[in-house]
Amino acid sequence: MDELDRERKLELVKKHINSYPDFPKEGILFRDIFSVFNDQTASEVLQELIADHVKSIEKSVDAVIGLESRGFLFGPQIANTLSVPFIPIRKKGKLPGELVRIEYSLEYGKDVIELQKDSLCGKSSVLIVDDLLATGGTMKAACDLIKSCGVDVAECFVIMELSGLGGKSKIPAPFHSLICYD
Ligand SMILES: O=P(O)(O)OC[C@H]1O[C@H](OP(=O)(O)OP(=O)(O)O)[C@H](O)[C@@H]1O
Ligand SMILES: Nc1ncnc2[nH]cnc12
Repeated sequence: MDELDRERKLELVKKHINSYPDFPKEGILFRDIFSVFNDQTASEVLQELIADHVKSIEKSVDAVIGLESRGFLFGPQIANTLSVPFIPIRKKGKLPGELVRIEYSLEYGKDVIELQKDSLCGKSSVLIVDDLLATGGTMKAACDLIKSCGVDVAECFVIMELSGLGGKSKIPAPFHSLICYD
């Protein structure tokens, strides 16, 4: 895909991301990735852009980690593109079996994310995917959790980045976004 083609495709996808002021609370401009899937062309173009990017990652990737819940929309597809397994990180209390977990700070209060203990066996480097980076708290916690298991994070990849919140600077790994909102 040449650069012009890529720019046109990104514009098309961006056009289909609906934005909702004051959702879920006052002051938040909510960027709704689901609206892209409501347009078949935009949805296919997004898949192409994602595949193009992940195939260009130079570091080796042994698994794709998706963050609940909107990371699950992209993780399995990316894992298939790279011919590696998909592994979920979920919010507390959702995964069965033996788990590793990490607590992290939200805008108000704290939360916990969890990973199945055996899921990283034999993996040395992973790609983490989510739909959006805002404050970066969720992605940073995921990186810290993976690294605490002795596994490297080859890249953190999101479709949308809210750059005004400065989340990228918190991420202790290479970071890439397809669409950046100021
Ligand atoms: O960079 P941060 O400030 O941590 O925010 C980003 C996270 O917030 C959203 O998920 P949310 O917690 O709304 O959960 P959901 O995907 O289950 O709706 C988004 O999908 C990211 O996972
Ligand atoms: N502005 C936003 N839009 C969509 N999801 C989000 N998660 C955190 N902030 C968000």
